[in-house]
Amino acid sequence: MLDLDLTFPFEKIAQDLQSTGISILPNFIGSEILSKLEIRLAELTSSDFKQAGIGRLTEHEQNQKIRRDKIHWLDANNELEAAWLDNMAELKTYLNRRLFMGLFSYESHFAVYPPGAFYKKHVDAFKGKANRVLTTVLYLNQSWSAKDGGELMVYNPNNHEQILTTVTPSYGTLVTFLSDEFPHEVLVANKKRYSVAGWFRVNTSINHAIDPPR
Ligand SMILES: O=C(O)CCC(=O)C(=O)O
Ligand SMILES: [Fe+2]
Repeated sequence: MLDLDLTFPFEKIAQDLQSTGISILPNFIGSEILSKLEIRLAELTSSDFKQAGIGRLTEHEQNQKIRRDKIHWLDANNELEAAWLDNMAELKTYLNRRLFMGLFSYESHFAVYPPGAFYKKHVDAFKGKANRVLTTVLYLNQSWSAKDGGELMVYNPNNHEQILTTVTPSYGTLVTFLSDEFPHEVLVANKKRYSVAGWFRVNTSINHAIDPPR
């Protein structure tokens, strides 16, 4: 017997993905996992975070025009970080059974947007270059209000100028969407904004070479 409390959010995500390709769930992640991520965030210092890039060959200056967040990749060797990775491994299994998505791996990082930081409109994957197939973003901001900015703006896949939905980065909200479908951007955050972004990939590796490298 599957635990209903555990599978219900997973089933909701599956249904949302099937009908619209995007799922926005406030308060569906267990408080235990959220607390572990918060504790881990509090342990990390600025030296544990690096400037996020948009590609290996991109110049720092160019990059700064596109995104200003700082990231820390999660690692299963850390018990607190593993709690999140384990949860997402279960989601991977669920979605593969339910939607036959063929998800193979999951990579995830904490992101901190210092005041003034943003991430300009982009897609997380390009069609035909199947690598990242499903994006997840979990927010860890207690009492975030409209004046704090930092909203995730999601645009219509068929009209990249049309706003589809606006997401407030509130504590415990999980957004899941097809990586090559939805252009999205992070508006300027007016105070420190914390999140855990992640991507499920399909396996396109040949001869044990991971394609593409992170
Ligand atoms: O933090 C968010 O709301 C989205 C972040 C994002 O788009 C990304 O890291 O690719
Ligand atoms: Fe993104």
